[in-house]
Amino acid sequence: MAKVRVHELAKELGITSKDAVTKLQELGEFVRSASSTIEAPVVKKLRDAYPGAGAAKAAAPAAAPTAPAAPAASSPSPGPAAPKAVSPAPAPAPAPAAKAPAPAPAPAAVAAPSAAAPVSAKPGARPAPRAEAPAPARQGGQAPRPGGPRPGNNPFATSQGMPRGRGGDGERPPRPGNNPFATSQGMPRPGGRTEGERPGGPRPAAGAGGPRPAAGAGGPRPGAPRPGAPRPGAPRPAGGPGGNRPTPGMMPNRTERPAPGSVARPGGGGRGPGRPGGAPGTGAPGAGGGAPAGGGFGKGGRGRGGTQGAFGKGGAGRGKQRKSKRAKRQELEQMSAPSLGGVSVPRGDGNTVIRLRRGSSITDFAEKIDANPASLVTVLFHLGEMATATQSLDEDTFGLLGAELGYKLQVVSPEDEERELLDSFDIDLQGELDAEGDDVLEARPPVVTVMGHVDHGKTRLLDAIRKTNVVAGEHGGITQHIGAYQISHVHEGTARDITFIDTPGHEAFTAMRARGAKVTDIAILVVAADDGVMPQTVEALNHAQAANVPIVVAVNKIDKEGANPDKVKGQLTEYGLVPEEYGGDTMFVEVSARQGLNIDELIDAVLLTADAALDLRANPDKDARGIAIEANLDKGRGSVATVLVQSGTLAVGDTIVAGTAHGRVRAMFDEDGNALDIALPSRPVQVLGLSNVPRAGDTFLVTSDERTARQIAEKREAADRNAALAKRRKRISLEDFDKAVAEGKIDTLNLILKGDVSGAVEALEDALLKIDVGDDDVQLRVIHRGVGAITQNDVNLATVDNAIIIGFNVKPAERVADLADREGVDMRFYSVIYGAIDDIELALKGMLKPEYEEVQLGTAEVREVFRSSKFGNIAGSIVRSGIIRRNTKARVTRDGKIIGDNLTVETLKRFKDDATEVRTDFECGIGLGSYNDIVEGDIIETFEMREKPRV
Ligand SMILES: Nc1nc2c(ncn2[C@@H]2O[C@H](COP(=O)(O)OP(=O)(O)OP(=O)(O)O)[C@@H](O)[C@H]2O)c(=O)[nH]1
Repeated sequence: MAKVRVHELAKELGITSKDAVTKLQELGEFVRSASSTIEAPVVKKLRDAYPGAGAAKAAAPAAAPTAPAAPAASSPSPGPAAPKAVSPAPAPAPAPAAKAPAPAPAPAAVAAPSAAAPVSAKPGARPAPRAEAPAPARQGGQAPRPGGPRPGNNPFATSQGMPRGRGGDGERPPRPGNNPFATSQGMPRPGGRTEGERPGGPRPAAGAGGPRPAAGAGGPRPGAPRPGAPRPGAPRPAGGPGGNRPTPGMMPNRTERPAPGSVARPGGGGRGPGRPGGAPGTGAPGAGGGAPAGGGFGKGGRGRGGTQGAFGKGGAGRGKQRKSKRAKRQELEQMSAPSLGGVSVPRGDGNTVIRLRRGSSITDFAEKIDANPASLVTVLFHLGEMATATQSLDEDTFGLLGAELGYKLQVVSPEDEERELLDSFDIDLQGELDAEGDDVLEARPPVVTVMGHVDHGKTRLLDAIRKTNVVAGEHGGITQHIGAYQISHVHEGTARDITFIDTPGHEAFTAMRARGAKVTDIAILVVAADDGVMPQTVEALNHAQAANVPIVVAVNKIDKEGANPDKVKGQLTEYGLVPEEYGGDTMFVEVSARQGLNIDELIDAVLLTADAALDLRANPDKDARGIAIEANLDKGRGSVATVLVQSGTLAVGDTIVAGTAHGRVRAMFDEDGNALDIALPSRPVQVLGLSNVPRAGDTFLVTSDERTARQIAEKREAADRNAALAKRRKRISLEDFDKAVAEGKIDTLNLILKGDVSGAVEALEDALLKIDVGDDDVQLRVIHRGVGAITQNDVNLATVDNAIIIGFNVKPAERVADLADREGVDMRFYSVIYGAIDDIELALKGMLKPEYEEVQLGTAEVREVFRSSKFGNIAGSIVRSGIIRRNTKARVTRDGKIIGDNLTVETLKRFKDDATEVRTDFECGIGLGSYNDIVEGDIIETFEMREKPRV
């Protein structure tokens, strides 16, 4: 006897049946009543909850041995895992072994592997932490490292990777993440977990969703439980959260829930999943309730005599009566099964967090929650969105789907994505930095960027600074532009190195920042003393301030007549840069780049500011990490990249990956063309040997072997591809600002204002800042304002700081509009100042709702009316203009008067075939649902509502 009834067990334990039922529910087990039967593991659970009950032990063995047998009959789960698996499935228990083909096996199929997974995956899942290779390089000055692989470091070395895969293969059934309701249940997915020898090999499923880490090392880490592992709703069609019933906002057709008796239609139940489309319109009783479980279980139960009886087939006499009872119970259970659109998917509890990469597809999501991708496609379809299983979805669509299914979907940011990617190779850059204490940190030179308005002397100043280099000329090399250079400067009696980024201007700075790269420690803001603060001066200082980079002001051209440094100081005070002599903390140095005046003082000021404001230290004794500054393809030398080492030591022979480029460092040169063997933190070097050209701002790092470097590069490439494919969501738009605030994502509305004349921009800014939001938690910040067209740079800044761009009488160039679109930056254009103010005020108050307008899609003239008992009247028509599309809104006009409005094109046919759209001059049959008042000569007009751009 495998099962025990609750009341029997309660008696045995000396408690009341009611207490037993309550206790079981507290334990997360679902029992309907005291007469419900429960499986052995549940029996054990209850016994454990009442340890004092003496009789407990006696009955346990009786139940235990048989328990695994039930699921095993229809599940590939290995014995040991099965008992565990059964535990979450008490609800189906009443039905299980004998008839209900559904619930019992299903949880087993799912839970067993997930129970086994952590066990098998944990030991050795992650290779041993990186054995830090000491950097002998520093002493010798020679290429210190044998470029060869470092033992213990490579997560892909077969010797390390194997156990992971093997453990999994050996102990668990083929597809741990299987969907209990999928018809392919139990089938190992191609390549699923069988690639023990090749843990790094991407799963086929991953291909669709892109750069998911490899099976063995991937996103959800090997040892870690899968995010969806507990799947409260999944294995328990009737239990746990499932009992809460589907979310209220589910499908309308769900109200047509099958009456218990309807289960007698086996076809309805069994086929439901295969025909999701049948559910809504027909309301086929079995399709909703019977479908999900029926389909999956039908298979599982096949071959077990009499299982079909549960659906009302066969059987007679005594059996019939019992069946009907069972059927009822089954029906009840199915009613509480999580189901939508005729399919069933594991549901979250509303707080279950699922992380997806940008550019992920339904397949990726399905894999995380162990669902069948096709089911999710169906669910999404019923939510009004169409997508294929492998199509990349945007965050909104995932949000919609997740909310419906009880998951909190997080689409991970590029930074998180990068972190996860490296994590899958057992590289944790942040963790590495956090672990570095005073014992390993050594001072490093500051990295400085020179910014300022056009012609204020940035280039000249960079040249002047370079000339002050105390060691210049010693190497005898030929000075060349490599994107950055380092000088040595005697400061307070000590020689100090300083690195300058040799691409003047804030454009490069912001472009790099847009990629998440923080290169600059300190910014020198060059302002010509004869010209004063100009638009780009302000732009540059906004950018530096937005990045929290301390600023040193170089008041240049003081040799010129009419130079007025004090005016500059006064002007900059308005922007928060207050000179020390006025009581502020910004250092101003009056220089002449042309005459080389006060350049040393400027460098001193930079060092003083660095020392005062920053902790510039890095660990030189490890593999190098840094940023690519610039790169180009040289005909003779191939890829030539200038990289800035940020920590560690880069050596010739090291294997590196920079963005999507990888390779071995063949040679390194400094800005004077001298060959280097090593490069220490803050050192910019030109590197030869990469496979292609990294982008400015791409991070680079040294890996233990070439394969890892290549794989990281490939994954980044795939991630880029997928991200580009994903429909970009607006980062933040005025319409959803209040939503973002409510979700706690932001509390400040960042704006970039661009206008045709400065007066208008100022007036707009003043007016905007005067808006009384009436809510202290929400703020408005103008992070940048300027005159002229919206530039790429504005979009970059908006990207970095999640800002909205307001254009007043200006438009962006096409290229810039494309960039904004790609990056999901909301740009709005106004020609009336009050339009902008109104919109922003409403957005801040959370009241800006999108406006829609009607856009006509097509018209058709009715030629003949066909009467159909099934579809109502069908208008045999010819399309006169545009396109007639199925499921669009329609109205009927007769002699210019509207006689039917708010209709929907429910059927659309070309001859006998269903059509999704029919174009001008083609004939078609249009069905408007239950609306039948159509006569020859009527015009059917179709239209859709589109969001109206604001002006
Ligand atoms: N008199 C004088 N002229 C200077 C000084 N610094 C730069 N100039 C001149 O100002 C002009 C612009 O200098 P650049 O260094 O090219 O200015 P920039 O800011 O790099 O200009 P862009 O690259 O166009 O943004 C040149 O003609 C320089 O010779 C200075 O200290 N004194």
